[in-house]
Amino acid sequence: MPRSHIPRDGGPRQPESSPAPGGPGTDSTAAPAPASRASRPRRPAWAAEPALRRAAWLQAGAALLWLPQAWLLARALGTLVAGGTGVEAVAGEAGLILLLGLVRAVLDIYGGRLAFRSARDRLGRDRARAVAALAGLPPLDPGRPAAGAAAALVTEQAEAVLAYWHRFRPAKLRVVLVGPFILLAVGWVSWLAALLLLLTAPLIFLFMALIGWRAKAASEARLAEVADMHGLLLDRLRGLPTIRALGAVEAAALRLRSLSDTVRRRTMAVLRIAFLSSTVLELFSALGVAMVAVYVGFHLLGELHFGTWGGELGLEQGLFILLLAPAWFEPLRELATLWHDRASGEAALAALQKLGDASAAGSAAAAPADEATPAAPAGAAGQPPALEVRALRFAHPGGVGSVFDGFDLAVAPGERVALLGPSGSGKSTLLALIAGLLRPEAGEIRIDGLPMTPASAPALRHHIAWVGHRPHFRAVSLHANAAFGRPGTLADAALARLLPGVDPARRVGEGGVGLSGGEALRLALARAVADPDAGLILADEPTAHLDAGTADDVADALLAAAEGRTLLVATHDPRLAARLDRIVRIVP
Ligand SMILES: Nc1ncnc2c1ncn2[C@@H]1O[C@H](COP(=O)(O)OP(=O)(O)OP(=O)(O)O)[C@@H](O)[C@H]1O
Repeated sequence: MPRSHIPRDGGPRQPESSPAPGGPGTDSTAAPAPASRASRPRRPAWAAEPALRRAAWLQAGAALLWLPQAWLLARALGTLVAGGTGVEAVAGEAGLILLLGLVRAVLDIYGGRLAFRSARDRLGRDRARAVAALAGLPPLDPGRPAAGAAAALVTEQAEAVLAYWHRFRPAKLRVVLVGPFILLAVGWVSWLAALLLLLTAPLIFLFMALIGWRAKAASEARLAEVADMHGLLLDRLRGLPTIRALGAVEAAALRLRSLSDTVRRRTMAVLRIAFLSSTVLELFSALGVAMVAVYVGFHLLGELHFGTWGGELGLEQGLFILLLAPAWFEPLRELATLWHDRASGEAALAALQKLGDASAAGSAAAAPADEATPAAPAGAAGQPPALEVRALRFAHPGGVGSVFDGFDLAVAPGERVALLGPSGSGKSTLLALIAGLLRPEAGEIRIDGLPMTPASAPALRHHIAWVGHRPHFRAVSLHANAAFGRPGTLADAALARLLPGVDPARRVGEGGVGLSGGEALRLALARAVADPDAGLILADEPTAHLDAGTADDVADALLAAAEGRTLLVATHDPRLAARLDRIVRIVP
């Protein structure tokens, strides 16, 4: 086996060195493109979603049709009461009322459906953006959002945005659009009735603003509390064996119980505010309608003679005002019942956008939309790619100094290279940089001639397989874990070769429970082999924590998996390194 020692100077650490301009230590340049995207003024989803706007206009149009309907109804009732000329006398009005009702129903239903569909689409895109940004975060980033909190936000809490968009915003437009028309129509008949309606509105808005402000704060506090609870739950579940071993099960359960109690109290606070806002509105709207009804009633009885434009109110006009008065308060009441949707929706939306922005800004690999992706990915047609690292400089954000400063490495297609070096010298960091999971401050990484950039990383990563010493597996069969959604025949062949004699249908526990260390590594290698596009295998200490015999087995499997592929292995295992084509020493 040819073997060459090429001591490479990974560059001395520079504890005193300040981050270079453009280095990860500076906010503006750690991930320039996503950061600039994040700093762009965000248009509200409302403005960005024409379908949502259209839907709200349709629903507002439907609400406006109540005006002619009310007028026709008042006229028909007036005719019936005054003339007694039979039902035929109001047949025209009745037909028009029915027709308008039909149009109104169609507009309302269609608008409602459109609003729901577009809100769901929009939320789907926002969720996908947050998840993509999260997925783009390097696994080595200590600032990754807590998994439980992120999962709670993306799945459960984000649902609050849906109600906010498809119900609250259309209701708000109805208030803004339909209200003035009702006021004009009532004012045209009686200025006093319009004034009564108008005077009650500011009180309603004032209370809504006060309550909404409290509701938003309460919703945000609840969201934070729910996120904490999910994070804690996930953490305790992961650490269950340790908790058991330390006899701390009771303490962990108590902590969870007290957190869930806090969440319950916060939820009740949000609900209390929601009920309070509805009650306040009901009270004011009932008072407003009652005042108008009293005025109209006394006017019709001849007790009051003012408040109109000269003449007396007739039955038709009185009825018209009485039919419109509740319609003036109706959108306001609806808005109030949805007020807590707005509060929780805005809180969830802000958290979702923050998650997407923060993750995108922190992500070295997040591809900015405006950067071109490479036309042809490396390693096409099953050829192992070449790897070139030139003048690499990198320091972990918040790290003590540079891990690499002027590091070079060239790996030929199909070559199998071991990275040897003491702990902390930067082997795992180098693999992460090559995989595009971290972004170098300076220098270049090329895979089959194509530079690894935030834009090209997702495409290039299709041609890279990563095997860590603690691979993650899902609670499905060995076969499903190896296939990972790819054609099953490749996984079958890979399993037969790397885990001979083991039933591919055997079920794996969550996180790989039920597999020995060696089996887990061989399964991870089978997963790499089952990916026909993965021409470059990056293995991070595949034989760590294994006994000598198992480590040899894994090394056999690794070499088998690397046939016809380029292999880069970070290892402390000299026996494994000796079996590869070349050793590169990383000097701290
Ligand atoms: N996310 C991080 N933030 C800050 N510093 C980090 C981070 N990850 C690693 N480092 C530091 O970078 C240096 C290189 O770490 P790395 O894990 O790449 O070394 P390694 O050679 O793979 O070590 P080992 O052989 O022990 O796995 C270490 O000093 C480590 O403390």
